[in-house]
Amino acid sequence: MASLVPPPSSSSTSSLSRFSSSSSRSHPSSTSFPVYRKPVTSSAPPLIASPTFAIAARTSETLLDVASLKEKVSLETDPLQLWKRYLDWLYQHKDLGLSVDVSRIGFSEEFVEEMEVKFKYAFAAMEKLEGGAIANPDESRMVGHYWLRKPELAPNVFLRKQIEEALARVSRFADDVVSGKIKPPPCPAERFTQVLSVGIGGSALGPQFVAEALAPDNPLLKIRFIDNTDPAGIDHQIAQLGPEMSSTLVVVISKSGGTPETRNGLLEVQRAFREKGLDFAKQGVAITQENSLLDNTARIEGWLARFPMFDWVGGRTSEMSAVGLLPAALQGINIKEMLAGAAIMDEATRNPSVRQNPAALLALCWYWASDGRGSKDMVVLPYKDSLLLFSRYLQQLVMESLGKEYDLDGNLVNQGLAVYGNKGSTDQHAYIQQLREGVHNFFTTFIEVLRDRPLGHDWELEPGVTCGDYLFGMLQGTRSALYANKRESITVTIEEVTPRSVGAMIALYERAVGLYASLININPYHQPGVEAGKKAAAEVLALQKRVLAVLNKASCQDPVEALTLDEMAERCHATNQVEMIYKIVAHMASNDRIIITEGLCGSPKSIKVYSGECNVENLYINLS
Ligand SMILES: O=P(O)(O)OC[C@H]1O[C@H](O)[C@H](O)[C@@H](O)[C@@H]1O
Repeated sequence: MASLVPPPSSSSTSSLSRFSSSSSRSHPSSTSFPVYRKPVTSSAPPLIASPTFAIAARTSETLLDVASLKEKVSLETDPLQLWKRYLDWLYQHKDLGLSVDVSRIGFSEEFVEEMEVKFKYAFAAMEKLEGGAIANPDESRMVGHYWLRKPELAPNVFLRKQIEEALARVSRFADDVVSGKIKPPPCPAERFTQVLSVGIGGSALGPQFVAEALAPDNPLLKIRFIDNTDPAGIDHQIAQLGPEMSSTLVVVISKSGGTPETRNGLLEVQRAFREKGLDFAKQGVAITQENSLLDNTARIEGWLARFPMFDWVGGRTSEMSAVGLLPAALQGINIKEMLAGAAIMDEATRNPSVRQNPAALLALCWYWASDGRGSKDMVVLPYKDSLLLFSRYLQQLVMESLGKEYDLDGNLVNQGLAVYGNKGSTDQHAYIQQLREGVHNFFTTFIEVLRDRPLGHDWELEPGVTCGDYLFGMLQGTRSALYANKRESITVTIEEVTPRSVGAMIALYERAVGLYASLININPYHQPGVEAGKKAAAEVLALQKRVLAVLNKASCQDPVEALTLDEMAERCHATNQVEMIYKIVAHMASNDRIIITEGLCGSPKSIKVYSGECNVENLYINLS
């Protein structure tokens, strides 16, 4: 049976460790990061012959000159006119209990008219996308997250069944784990008590947001996250499991199945399990694309369960797939309600009238406020602690989707829309000072939740005033104070934070991003820029291996030879990389993996280094 982790003393390479960038001295292996290869999908019939299509309005060359339109109008200040504007533009969805107020964004009628043709194309493109066209032309992929909450919309029966089956399996598995029908291997606990989720980016942000927003106070299974390759952070999560490690369900999530941070998190958790004498496979669950490295590993090692991730669902829009649904269901969150909320919102955001489409209204405001070029940042301020992670979730959804160098016609555009924010009123005591009076480089989105706490639990902490009234007052006060200083804002209001309203908000922003991308003529479904950093990181680790090999060789001399940075750079054939070699040396010395004999880190030029280890095997590494 193949193992993900080589035994400590073995130098053999497993399927995954072949891709390893292991820094452990006892695990020499290659330094390249996993290369994503599109997994072979199952024996699906050929999908519909869907032509690639232009998902955008194809009007990049006519990006609206918003600045000059702005010059013709000024922000309305008369309270009665503002009330009228509020009523004129207010969007309300009765069933969802959700409304969108755009009255404090100062767009003019002329702007709205000018945008009409762009929206016409954007709606048409969205319809084609939902119909199964190749909406992500660079990667030649369909974009199907809308089908996840309405499988009958999927462009063929095979896909529909795949979605339905996956959902049924997720629900069944979660029910069985929660009820104790599926148990951990014999241990003091009768059932699983913890979930440890290992994943990053789109494979973590949605589950984290939903857990924070919706998990009950004392869930049957408490969830923790490993979402980085920070060893101390991983140790912290593992340590907190304590004796409950034996009753922890480890859910490893990665669409590609080869993301280094996730792979590392998995290896670390497996090591911790081994040290405790636990059989990881009996507690491991994988959510990934069929035949990915992770999928194959989980299958070969006989993990407890595997759930699919679909090629046509992007990581940042995967909350309604197994990626988000399984962790949610394990915490006792009603996933059917999440899906229902999203489906209702999807329906509402298909409306081709901008005024009656909440996602189109958001996209309209983003265009106006940021000149269609991301010239202003979007500060997202939910006035509700449980929505703290919403802006963090939106950062990926919005910025990875819209932050693009080129438009669909290949023009250099450097598009984007920066998102930040935590929660109100907390942020009022941090940076609202700058928002009110400082550099005017943002617009705000307030997220208002009408219900303060479960009915019947409230009390007045001073005559006529509850704690929630203060929160309400802070939101309204900040909105007014910002507007009075010409700082525009949108307000999205929901009645309560429930699985349904959270599902609806996710769907609202997914659609807003898709429509806005069309308006500015970019592909929001790929992320070519992310690769550059990964490639550069792989090069750093490759250089580190060379440095180690050089130091090792020098340490095998008699007497042991200590090297300067320049000598190391020369022997690595990397004289132009001396700065990076210094950083490698400083990092490794701080971790007692090499020794600095002379000089100080404070003056890099003076240091001399040796490894203190002569490993004969390493002598034969080819440095040329
Ligand atoms: O789910 P995974 O394949 O592990 O990917 C995790 C993340 O990795 C990348 O860096 C992408 O830019 C993200 O969009 C993705 O969500």
